[in-house]
Amino acid sequence: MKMPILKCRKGETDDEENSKEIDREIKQWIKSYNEAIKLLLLGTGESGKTTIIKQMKILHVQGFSASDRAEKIQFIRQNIHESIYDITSHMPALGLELQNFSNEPSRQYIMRCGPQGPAEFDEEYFDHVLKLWRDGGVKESFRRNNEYQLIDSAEYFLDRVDLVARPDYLPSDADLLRCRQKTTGIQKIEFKVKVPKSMQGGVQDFWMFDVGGQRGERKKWIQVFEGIHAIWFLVACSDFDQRLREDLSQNRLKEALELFEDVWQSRFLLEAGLIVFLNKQDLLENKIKQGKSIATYFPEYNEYKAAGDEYTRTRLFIRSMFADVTTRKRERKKMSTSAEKFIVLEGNKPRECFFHFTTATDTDNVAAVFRDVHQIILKQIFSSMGIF
Ligand SMILES: Nc1nc2c(ncn2[C@@H]2O[C@H](COP(=O)(O)OP(=O)(O)OP(=O)(O)O)[C@@H](O)[C@H]2O)c(=O)[nH]1
Ligand SMILES: [Mg+2]
Repeated sequence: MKMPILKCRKGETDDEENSKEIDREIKQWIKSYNEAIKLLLLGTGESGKTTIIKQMKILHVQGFSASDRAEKIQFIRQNIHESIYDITSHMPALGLELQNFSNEPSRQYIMRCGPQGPAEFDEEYFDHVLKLWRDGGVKESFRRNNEYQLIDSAEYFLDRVDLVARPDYLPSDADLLRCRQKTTGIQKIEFKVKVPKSMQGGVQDFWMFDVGGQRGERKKWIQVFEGIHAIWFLVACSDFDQRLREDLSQNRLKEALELFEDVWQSRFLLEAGLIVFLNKQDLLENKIKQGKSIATYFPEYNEYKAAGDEYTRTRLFIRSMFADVTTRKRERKKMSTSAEKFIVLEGNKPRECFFHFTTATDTDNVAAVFRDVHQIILKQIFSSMGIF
């Protein structure tokens, strides 16, 4: 990326005219800056990258059209089937039985559909799903879903079977945000965002790239590393008690830590800003409320000292594990900003990593985080021009 060189730095002189001139130049730069700010979403599978892309569509593009929504009905119904099929088919391995034996024909019906689903999502099909979802044995299997693989939106959609079954069903934004489709390949979304007045105003183009996070997809990532201004690294914090879909011997949160270390150390990404989204805070909080402890999987937690309730301490502990990756064998300085900021000195070159706690399915939360992150990215670009 070529940056225009400004004649002098803001703040070097009190001369009002000169200062106005600089302001004009910055505004001009924003206007004439025809290269978009390029953001790349990285993270393991199911960490929430595509959900962030959907939020950008809602917040900065026109949102979803009726035809976009209609297109997703089949995927949402497929999510329902995948959920009920996985929950029910794992019951024997978990030593669980149906609580109500009269639901046995429904279990057999769903098993006969196979993982691919029914030929038709008709009334009969949804009746069987509803009967099973109300069964205590099925609920117990759902409660133990960290012992097998289940999509995160299972409960959300199974609680809405009545609605999704209706012939006139059209998904809401919340439904679209919950719909799970694995990403393969690389996708790009372009949008414009107003630059805050405090940052000289104007409009800025953004390009955001989404990639698949599962192991088999990661070899494609390098294709989009060139010219990236900032990486948003997504972590599913609720993953702490789950195993990786691609490798059942690996803990999902450990996989995220190892992947983050690779990204942080990648020589191709040294110039890019790094922002970590500690995502799925809602699911993390639920798990802690259910009495699950991260200490079972990360015994270091027992020695971790922080104030607050169990959920607060858990999320701070997760953040500390990621922050440690950025500070290992390096100097660390903690700043008190709204986003926790760690400046790392590598040789003479400061490298920054910002951390945000997020719930990617919550549009208000993503909007607030985006505002913060937008400022961080602009400041980084302006500071590389010697303005801030
Ligand atoms: N409850 C909750 N669900 C989330 C959150 N973030 C993402 N999800 C859900 O988690 C699932 C996976 O999210 P995706 O955005 O598809 O994950 P991804 O990182 O794009 O996954 P890959 O494409 O496989 O790399 C989806 O069903 C989302 O709705 C969150 O913060 N809270
Ligand atoms: Mg995706």
